[in-house]
Amino acid sequence: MADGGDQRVSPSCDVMSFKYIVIGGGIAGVTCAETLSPLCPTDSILLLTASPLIKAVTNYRKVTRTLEQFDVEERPMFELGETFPNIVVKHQKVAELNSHTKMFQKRLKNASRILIIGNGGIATELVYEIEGCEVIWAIKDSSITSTFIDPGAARFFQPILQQSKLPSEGPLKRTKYIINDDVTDVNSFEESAHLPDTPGSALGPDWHEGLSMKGKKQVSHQVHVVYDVEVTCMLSPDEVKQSRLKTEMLFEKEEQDQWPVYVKLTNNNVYGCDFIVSATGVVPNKHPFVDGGQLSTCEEDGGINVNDKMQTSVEDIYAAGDVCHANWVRSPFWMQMRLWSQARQMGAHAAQCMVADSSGENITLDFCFELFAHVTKFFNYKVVLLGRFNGQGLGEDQELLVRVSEGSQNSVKIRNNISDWMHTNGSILQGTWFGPVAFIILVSDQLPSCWIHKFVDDVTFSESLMHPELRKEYIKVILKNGRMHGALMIGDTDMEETFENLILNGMDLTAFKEDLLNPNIDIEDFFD
Ligand SMILES: NC(=O)c1ccc[n+]([C@@H]2O[C@H](COP(=O)([O-])OP(=O)(O)OC[C@H]3O[C@@H](n4cnc5c(N)ncnc54)[C@H](O)[C@@H]3O)[C@@H](O)[C@H]2O)c1
Repeated sequence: MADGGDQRVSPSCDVMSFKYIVIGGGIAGVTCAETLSPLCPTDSILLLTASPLIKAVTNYRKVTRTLEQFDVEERPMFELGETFPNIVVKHQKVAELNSHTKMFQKRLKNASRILIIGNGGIATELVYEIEGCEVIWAIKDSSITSTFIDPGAARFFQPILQQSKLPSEGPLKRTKYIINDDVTDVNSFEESAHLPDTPGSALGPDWHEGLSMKGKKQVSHQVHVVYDVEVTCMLSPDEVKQSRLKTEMLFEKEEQDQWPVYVKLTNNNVYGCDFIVSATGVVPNKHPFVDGGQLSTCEEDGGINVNDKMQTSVEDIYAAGDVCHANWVRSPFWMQMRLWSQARQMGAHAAQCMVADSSGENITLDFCFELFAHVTKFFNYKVVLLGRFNGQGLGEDQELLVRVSEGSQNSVKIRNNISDWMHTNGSILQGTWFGPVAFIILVSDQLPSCWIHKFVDDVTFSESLMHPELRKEYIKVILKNGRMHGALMIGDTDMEETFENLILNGMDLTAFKEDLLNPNIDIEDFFD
């Protein structure tokens, strides 16, 4: 039996005694096992995982017919067997789960400048979360977060990159388990080139919650984006000296003249930093399955081909989640993205198909695959993606309608007492600071949109600033031949259900185009 494993499983555990074997303790695998369990209560299920912690979906809620939101908890694997008696969990080796995030935290604490490569979900979240450290964000594209949002939406977020972070909304809801506290501090260039490459499942939503993302400087955000570049090579301080390469300065007067590591980018600029974060996507661990050559894979993305019943090309083998390629005739409004929402949906659908198959029933593709739907948070804004939200695959003759609303958010700094800014909507905060307690009252919500400075006395708020550039919402819909094919919503727009219906029912919107995003029309009532 492997360390920390389930006492009921012996090392020689006979896998043939299980009706179903699920490989992978990520969202797809765990959802599959959990869905199987009540569907076939008398059958035994074996879940094989590479780490002693598994990812469990909790607080699942449907936002609309296709949009779903949930949390992901990392749980000791034995807990699954306690809740689902017919599931046995086994792991092959003790993986140092969380070692990467722990290593990251530890190194960030002593860092004053880091370089982040990648322009997707993880990079975006890191750039927003990190404080107390300069961030050089090197991206391949000409706008930020391009995996998810268009250049217009990127401009909407742009001012936030330099602003102080909003205070977090509350205490952490979930427990994070740390297996191994003994993380070696890796500080040199040579050592950092050999960071452990532990296999594990993809991160879940809010993976960064509860982690301290603070560097050693007394600054909030200091992000410097370098567009349209890739990394040419990494260099040690000696290599930079010998090659006499000129390094880029971010400020007129640099605090440090030598960095532990340097990066040369394709625009020939060389940047020094404390360390580099590569957030360039997930590589599914499919090799154990495809190396024998029996399973058919997709040339384009390398995933294992599955049909609409999640069956691979080999009988009785199903695949779900990041590892698979959805090789079925797809709805015009659905596309595959390797996201936890799709991992959950595929894991659940695979379980239903496996049970239906074994009892000779026919099962159709789940409704969730009719429409691509993902809800997430970037820069502390709710972001909803529906259908072909960036016009993917729609060709030239697509039409975009965009609405951007200005916000009027104030930020108030409490002088000398707390360094963080406090934020409020559309009102001046005024209050007095008595020891550890701040008494705050809202004095006005009828303010002109301009910069406001307020000075009361030594113990009251000294400064109040408007952020005229801070925006409230960004809405984009994509029409083709008068019909809606996709939508992107940033902020609390409350449009998701209406747009979901409009996409799915294929209504001709030509006559309503002008009013579709008119803020004075309640579009929900209109289409009801
Ligand atoms: N809020 C969310 O929905 C969210 C947040 C975080 C992560 N995730 C998911 O978790 C997984 C991992 O996230 P991720 O950010 O690592 O992946 P990602 O797929 O979101 O982004 C990868 C990024 O790396 C870039 N890239 C790839 N190769 C590169 C190279 N050689 N040089 C420079 N850039 C390169 C890509 O252009 C892309 O911008 C993804 O499936 C992601 O969708 C989702």
